[in-house]
Amino acid sequence: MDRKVFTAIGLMSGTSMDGIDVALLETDGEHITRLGPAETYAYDDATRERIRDAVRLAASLPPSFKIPDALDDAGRLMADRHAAAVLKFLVTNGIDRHQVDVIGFHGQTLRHAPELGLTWQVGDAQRLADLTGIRVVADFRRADVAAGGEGAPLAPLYHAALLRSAEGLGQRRPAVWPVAVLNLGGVGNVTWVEKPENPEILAFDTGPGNALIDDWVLAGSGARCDLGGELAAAGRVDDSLLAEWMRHPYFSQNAPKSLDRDAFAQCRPEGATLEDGAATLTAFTAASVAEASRQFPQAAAEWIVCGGGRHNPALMQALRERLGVTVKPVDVYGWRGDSLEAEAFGFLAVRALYGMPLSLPSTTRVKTPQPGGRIFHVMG
Ligand SMILES: Nc1ncnc2c1ncn2[C@@H]1O[C@H](COP(=O)(O)OP(=O)(O)OP(=O)(O)O)[C@@H](O)[C@H]1O
Ligand SMILES: CC(=O)N[C@H]1[C@@H]2OC[C@@H](O2)[C@@H](O)[C@@H]1O[C@H](C)C(=O)O
Repeated sequence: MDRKVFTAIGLMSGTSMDGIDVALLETDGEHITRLGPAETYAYDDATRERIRDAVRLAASLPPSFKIPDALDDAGRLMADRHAAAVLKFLVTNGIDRHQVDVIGFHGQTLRHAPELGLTWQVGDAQRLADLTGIRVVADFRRADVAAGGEGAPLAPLYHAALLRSAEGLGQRRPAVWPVAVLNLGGVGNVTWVEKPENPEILAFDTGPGNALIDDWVLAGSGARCDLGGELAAAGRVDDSLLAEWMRHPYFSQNAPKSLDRDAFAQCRPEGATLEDGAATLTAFTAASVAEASRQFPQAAAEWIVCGGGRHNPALMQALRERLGVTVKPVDVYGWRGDSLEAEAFGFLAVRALYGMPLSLPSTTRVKTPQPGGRIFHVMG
């Protein structure tokens, strides 16, 4: 069946809480036919603090709760910040809003506990549709969790589509397979792809990404991250602490599986110097990725890395040492490693318009391929 190609904007505000990624693409929900511009709009400190407060408040609520007013406010704040980002994006890139068919709005994850039937992304999607004048798809994870899935990760179908679409996009593709696409955001997640033309994929969250490193560095120095991996490079790994953290039950669970941002918050190198703590946490992320590779049906011949963690040379080096195969940033294939997740939610928005699945049993453990997302038409 020939489906119409839609122009979509994807919006991602990830677990690092650093800002909003905006990306435009054209797709029929199966193939990506064009990648448009992509931008990141950093949050100001006050917005970042309000998000952190909302995450803390959400974490403190009992399993069955009524959404406090403060979190309704967070939903409006997210809609306003995302609307401003979209409007700026359109102006900067000379795009008329009528050229955009749909926005995929992930929202800010406040809490993710699929075992309680809960995955919570905050963001008033109706308000975003009205402020931008563009139809919005949001609430991507809810249907999957309601159907017994993990609700995450959802980018894997996009990773597979990108590998499939490489030729049409004029991109190179890995020469050896299987390939593992690793996203190092606040949390890490991986998509194992057997071959580009083969729909068999396996996906799951690997463990910590950058969030533990960021939180440690913020508490110890006030800096937002271990820029350039310099602290980790100057520190020494505490192997016994690392071994203790690797005994966390998450690592022996079978994939697919997913994580809340703060699932490993108790893994703190208390008493260590800033450098040694950063080195140990960086090794923890790399070790958890290496552990993840044991779940693959067949070893990955190459790892390609997206997300902010690929900008950290100490982390990339630790990954190379522990994986023992080629590890490259996705950018070498012409992918945009900082906007891949935003692109993914643009892609998934189009799939939602078509009622196509957003997840599979092998990506979220859901029983059958699962459609999802909720459509918000412009009213105001
Ligand atoms: N130059 C750099 N040096 C070290 N770390 C960096 C650098 N640039 C980005 N990072 C790390 O990447 C993080 C941001 O990553 P990214 O934007 O992929 O996260 P996210 O999309 O919010 O997370 P998630 O994928 O979990 O939703 C920063 O918080 C920081 O830890
Ligand atoms: C619940 C939630 O927001 N999960 C995020 C988070 O950040 C990385 C990892 O944990 C992944 O599972 C997911 O994001 C990406 C975009 C995904 O769904 O593929």
